[in-house]
Amino acid sequence: MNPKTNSTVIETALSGVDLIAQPLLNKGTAFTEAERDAFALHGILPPSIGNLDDQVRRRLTVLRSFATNFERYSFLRDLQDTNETLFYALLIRHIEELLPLVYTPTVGEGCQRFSEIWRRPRGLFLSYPNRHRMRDILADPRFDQVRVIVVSDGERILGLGDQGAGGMGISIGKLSLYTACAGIHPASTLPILLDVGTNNQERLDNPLYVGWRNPRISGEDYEAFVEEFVSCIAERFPNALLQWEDFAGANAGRLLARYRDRLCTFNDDIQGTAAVAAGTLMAAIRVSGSSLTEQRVVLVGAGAAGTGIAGLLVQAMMDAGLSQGEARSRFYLIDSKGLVAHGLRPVEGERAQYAQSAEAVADWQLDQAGRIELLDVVRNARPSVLIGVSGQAGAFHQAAVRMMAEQVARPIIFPLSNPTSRSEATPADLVAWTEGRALIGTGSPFPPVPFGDRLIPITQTNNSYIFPGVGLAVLAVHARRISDAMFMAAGRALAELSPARNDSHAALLPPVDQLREVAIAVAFEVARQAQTEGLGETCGDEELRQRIQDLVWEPVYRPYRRV
Ligand SMILES: NC(=O)C1=CN([C@@H]2O[C@H](COP(=O)(O)OP(=O)(O)OC[C@H]3O[C@@H](n4cnc5c(N)ncnc54)[C@H](OP(=O)(O)O)[C@@H]3O)[C@@H](O)[C@H]2O)C=CC1
Ligand SMILES: CC(=O)C(=O)O
Ligand SMILES: [Mg+2]
Repeated sequence: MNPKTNSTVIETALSGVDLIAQPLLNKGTAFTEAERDAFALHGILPPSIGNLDDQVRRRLTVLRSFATNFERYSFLRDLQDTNETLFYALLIRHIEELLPLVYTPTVGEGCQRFSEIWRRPRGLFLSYPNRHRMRDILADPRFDQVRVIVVSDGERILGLGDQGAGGMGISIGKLSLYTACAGIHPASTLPILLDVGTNNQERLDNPLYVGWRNPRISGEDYEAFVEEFVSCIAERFPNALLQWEDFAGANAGRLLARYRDRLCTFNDDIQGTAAVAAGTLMAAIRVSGSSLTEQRVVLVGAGAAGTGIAGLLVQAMMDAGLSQGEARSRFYLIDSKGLVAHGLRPVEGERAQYAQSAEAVADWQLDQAGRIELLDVVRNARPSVLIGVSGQAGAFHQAAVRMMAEQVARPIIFPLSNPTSRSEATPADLVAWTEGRALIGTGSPFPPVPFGDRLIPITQTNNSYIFPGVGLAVLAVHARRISDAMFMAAGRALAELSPARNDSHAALLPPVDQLREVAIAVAFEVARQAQTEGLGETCGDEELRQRIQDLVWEPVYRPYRRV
């Protein structure tokens, strides 16, 4: 099975049930009469010959008949494992309706209940007990075409914590978006789950759990395991892109720092999130009529996403003329122990560089536990921007948001945590508490909010606006490494596409049904940045556009030739 990207005729030696069993080759009822003759399919398929349009309609009808989104998710996962062309045709044609099923929020439940619906193998489980076999497992020729890998160890799945082997659902979901949003050929994608155990007692106690039933390994054992994984990947796929997804905060930053100069790799939660937050913020400040260097940013959540966002925004402020110290002083990071500030508490790790000085917060009010909480940060820092990446529903409480709205005309408020149940606030509350003045971006999709005689659109601010385009860029120019400047380019490209540029009442980012156009525009700018930095092959703009376009696979049935 070697389907080439968009090649017109596909050659295969498979026939009968073996052909139908290949999700990338299966056409179900759409095999033509001639193909049924050539590939011994008569009798296996019902006699009526259908086409992709009929099949999309039929599947959509069934999908809509289910009572719950989890059933819909499960149905779509089954379809993906049965007929990938149909899965992607359905997904792309109905992306607004289906994205929240294959991705956030429903993918969260898909990971939590992964063992319940496990049917067929997709992707690779590299488990700790199999650590000596990694090379052999990866040597399988069916991975020869792999160019984009998403790997998770399942420890911080969205805002839902440790899901162990269920984290495979997130690697699968992210790669589905690479194909649906950027047209990256499904045969060139590989989801991987590093099964290093789980500390989720519910999973460990569940007799159905499909993962390695063991507490998580940590320390040197974990480091050696990941090192072995990266060495195997670098050797087997020297030209592939490796995306780290949903690793717990400290591991995420450390692994990125360790490997980013060794292979073509990035961490989506740190860098992809930073780029989408920066792009949405640039669009928002255009509406609010202020400049980037004037912003004061409170980040609730100081882990992978929080420090990633702070890092990229500090760089953007420095590009706009501030010194590093000036830029950093405009950030107020809050973690589970309150404001990150010297003199109050131990401050370590990545977040330490954004810690406020003891003098700056000397007369701020402490709570009973000796912490500075959000309300006091808002009272004293007078933020223009409030971003949530804490996984804590309700963290943006009414008192803090109302106070912020008293201090700034257009509060920019991004509760980015996923899934929906973990959002720091609901858009309806934010609109009500700010009398409709807030510029809102959310991690998961929310419907527009009625306010007076209008409907306020709610912008989805999710790294899905970034990573598919980054992947396309890497493939287009054979990028060797991925720089932070490439993510800045992605954020800026996204901001340029903002519908709010022309209409201040419009959404800050394009709707999800334009994610394909977004990925192509992002890819172009990211690839150009890679070229500028000498990290990718150089070519003219026209050729670059063509290279990107040539990579985009469309889910249509192609004719087959038997070999
Ligand atoms: N919209 C998007 O595209 C994206 C959204 N996200 C979302 O962001 C969230 C966090 O992801 P990530 O940064 O990777 O996770 P991490 O585990 O790395 O970080 C979580 C942070 O939240 C802090 N936190 C926990 N509880 C509280 C609390 N009660 N008040 C304030 N802070 C708290 C933690 O504090 P401490 O360090 O003290 O434990 C930590 O700093 C997830 O829900 C995820 O879905 C992530 C990536 C992309
Ligand atoms: C979107 C994403 O990557 C997350 O919530 O972790
Ligand atoms: Mg993630």
